[in-house]
Amino acid sequence: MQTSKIRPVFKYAVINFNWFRFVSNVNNIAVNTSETTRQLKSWEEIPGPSSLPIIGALHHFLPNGLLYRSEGFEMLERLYKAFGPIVKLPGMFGAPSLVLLFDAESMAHVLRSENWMPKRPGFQSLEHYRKEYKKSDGNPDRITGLVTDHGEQWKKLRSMVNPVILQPKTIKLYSTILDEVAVDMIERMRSIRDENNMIRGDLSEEMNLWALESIGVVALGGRLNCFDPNLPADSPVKKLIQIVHDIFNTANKLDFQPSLWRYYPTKTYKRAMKLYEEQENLNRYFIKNAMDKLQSKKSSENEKGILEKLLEIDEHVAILMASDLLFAGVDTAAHTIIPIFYFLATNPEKQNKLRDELLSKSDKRPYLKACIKEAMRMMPVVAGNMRETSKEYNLLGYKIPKQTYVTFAHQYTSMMDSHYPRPREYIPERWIVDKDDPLYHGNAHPFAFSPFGFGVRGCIGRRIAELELEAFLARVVQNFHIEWFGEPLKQYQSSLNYVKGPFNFTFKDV
Ligand code: HEM
Repeated sequence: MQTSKIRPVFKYAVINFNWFRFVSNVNNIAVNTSETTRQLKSWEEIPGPSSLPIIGALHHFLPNGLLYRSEGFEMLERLYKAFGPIVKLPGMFGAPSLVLLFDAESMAHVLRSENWMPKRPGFQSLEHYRKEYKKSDGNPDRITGLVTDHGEQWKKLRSMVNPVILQPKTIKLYSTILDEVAVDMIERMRSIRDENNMIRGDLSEEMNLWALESIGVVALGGRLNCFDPNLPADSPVKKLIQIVHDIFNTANKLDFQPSLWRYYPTKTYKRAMKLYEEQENLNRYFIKNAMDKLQSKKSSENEKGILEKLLEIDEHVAILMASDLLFAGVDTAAHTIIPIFYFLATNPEKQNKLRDELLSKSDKRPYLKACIKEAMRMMPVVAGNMRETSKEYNLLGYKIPKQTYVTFAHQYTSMMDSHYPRPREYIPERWIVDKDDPLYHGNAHPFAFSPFGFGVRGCIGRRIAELELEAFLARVVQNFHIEWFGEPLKQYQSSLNYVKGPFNFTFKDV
C-alpha cells in the first residue's frame, strides 16, 4: 500500500482527503432535535467513497479503485459523477472526514452564514510555529497573522489592516511602480531569450522573480532588484522565493496529509520549523531594510504607502502583514500568469483582440480583465476554499454537524456547463457580453467561480494581484506575440495548483 497514492483533492487553506487532525470528532457534537433536523438524512447517509477501519478511503486509490491515479480536476470529476453534489470524504488514520460541495447554492449558504467570523482551516503547522514553537512573548492572545489567526484575534487584525490594504486610493498609488516592474521584466525576458525566442531556464522561476518584485514594492515600499542579472543563487530574494515555495510544499505534507507531527517531532516537522524560522529571519531582513529606507526619506501625507501606514498603527502589525504579503503574494501570482500566457498562446485570435485593445490606448481595458478572469476560471491557482462550520447545517437534505470541514469545489463548478456554456473553451467574451447573450457570465450562479474566496475573509491581496497581473500582461502582449507548442500545459497539486514544465512558450517581438 503506497501512501504516495493519496493525492489531495485541493488545497491552500483548502482541501485534502487526509488532514483533519484538529477538528472535533463529529460524533461528539450536540445534535439539534428540532422537527426539521429529525427529518434530515444523517451524516452516515451522505454519499461518498466507503471507508474501511484504520485505512479509511485508501483502497479507492489503489488499482481498480475509483480514485486510482487521479488528482485535481479529474479526481473531483470522478467523485461528482459517482456521488453527486455532496460528497463525504472519509478521514484516514483516525482523522475526521470532510464534506465536499459541488452545489453552488449550498456553498453560498455556508459561506454567507459563516461570514461573521469565518474559520478557514489550514496552515496549522505555521500557526503552531508562530503561537507555540516560538513562544516569543508568552502571550497566547498575541496576533500572529491573517493566515494563521482565527476568531477574535483574526478579526482584530483584519479590521486594523483592511482600511489600509483594501483602500482603492492606496492601491492606485502602486499602479505606476507596478508598471515599471512590468517594463523591467519585459527587458529581462528579452535578455534571457534564446535564438528560438524561448526563455532560457525555468519560466516559473522567472515569474516568481516578477511576482516577488511586484509584491515587494507593495509590501515593502521599494524595489528588491530581483531582475539583477548577477543575482547569486544565495541572494536573499532567491532564498525567499525558494523558502516560500518550500513552505507551501512542506505545509502541504504536515497540514493536509496524514502526519504524526502533533504527537512527536517528525523529520518533516523539524524541517518545517526550520523553514518557518528562515522565512521569519529573511522577512525581518527585508523589513528592516525597508524601514531604514523609510526613515531616511521624508514623504508627504498623501504619498504614504501600505508599510508606512501600517507602521503608524502598530509596528508588530506592520511586520506581520509585510511577512504575510510576501508569503501569500508570490507563488499565487506567478502560477496565475503562466496559465494566462498559455490560453492566449493557444487562442491567437483572442491574443490579437487583446493586443488591439491595448494598442487602442483607451483607459478602459475590459478585455484585458476578461482574459485574466477566463484563465482563472479554467486553471485556478487556488482550487477551492474551505470553512469550518460554526453551527449545524441542512445541506441538500443532509445534516452537517457543527465543526465540520466543508470544502467548496470551485475548480469544478467553474467548469460546469450548467454555469458556463462551452466550459472547456477559452472565451473571455463571456465576461463582457450583454445579458441576452447565452454566454453571459451572469447566468452562472455567483458562487460557481470564486478565485479569491468570499466575504470578510476573502483574499486581502485581490486588488493588488489584479493590478499586478493587468500591468504585466498588458506589457507582455504589447511587446510579444506568445506561442505554445507541444502537449497541453498541466498543473500539479501541492498547497496550490502549480503549473509544471516544460514551458513550451515562444515570445516573439511584435
Ligand atoms: C492570483 C493571485 C491570488 C489568488 C488566486 C488568491 C486567492 C486567495 C484565496 C482563495 C484566499 C482565501 C479566501 C477565503 O478564505 O475566502 C486568499 C487569502 C489570502 N490572500 Fe490571496 N490570492 C492571490 C494573491 C494574493 C496576494 C498578491 C496577496 C498579498 C498581497 C494575498 C494575500 C492573501 C492573504 C493575506 C490571505 C488571508 C486572508 C485572511 O484570512 O484574512 N493573496 N487568497
